[in-house]
Amino acid sequence: MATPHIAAEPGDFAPAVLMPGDPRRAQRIAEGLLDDARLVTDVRGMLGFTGTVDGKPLSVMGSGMGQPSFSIYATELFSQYGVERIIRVGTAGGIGKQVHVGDVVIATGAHTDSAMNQLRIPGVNFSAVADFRLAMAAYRAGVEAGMGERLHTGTIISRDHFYFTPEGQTERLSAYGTLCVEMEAAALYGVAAEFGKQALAVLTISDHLLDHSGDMTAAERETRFQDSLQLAVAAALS
Ligand SMILES: O=P(O)(O)O[C@H]1O[C@H](CO)[C@@H](O)[C@H]1O
Ligand SMILES: O=c1cc[nH]c(=O)[nH]1
Repeated sequence: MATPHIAAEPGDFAPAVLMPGDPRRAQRIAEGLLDDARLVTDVRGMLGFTGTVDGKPLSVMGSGMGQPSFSIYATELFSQYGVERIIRVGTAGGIGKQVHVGDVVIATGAHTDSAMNQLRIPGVNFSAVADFRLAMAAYRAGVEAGMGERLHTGTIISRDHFYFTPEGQTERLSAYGTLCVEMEAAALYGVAAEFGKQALAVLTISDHLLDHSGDMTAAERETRFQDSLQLAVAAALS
């Protein structure tokens, strides 16, 4: 069996899938985390792996950047491969004053400027929210790891543009308690609601939009996500 974007057989994916944006990050996570990791799909270079952690099955697959790309893979995984929960592990730009580079954000809800969720229920502003049980499991893992003030929970924004931002929007979102900006979580939460599945995004702050002095380099963005990965794994296997 194959879908238009995934060349895997039934049973190739675990019930829980970690999804970073970058397929090379998926490979690094699989190599560092999974026992007996095997490649299960590589269509368009979007690598997906399945193995085990402490004897429990777990998959890792890239999502690409942006809500359309994420929606395609999440839809195919939920609807065709028996996947029950997807945890996005990604980078995000801080916009909350209390959020610093290297911190971890558990996204309990995601605002968005995308039209994708607007189309779901005409006339309704869809609430893109995480699965509460996954969020709790990730939060508990962060507390147990002693993350203290480096751990945040709350709303984020999933934007379509990386480079274009309406003037004043970031400051206004920050004033409304929004913690950070990334490009996929709202779509993930929408697709999970569509299929009655579980979803969560656990994000590493790679830069701060209101203070660029401590931003990570491109190389650091790809390697400094161990804390968020630990929380995501705890949620995935909870
Ligand atoms: O690090 P990832 O998971 O790719 O996430 C963030 O990085 C990309 C932009 O550079 C977007 O995908 C954004 O959501
Ligand atoms: O989407 C993103 C991800 C990381 N940093 C940003 O500023 N935006």
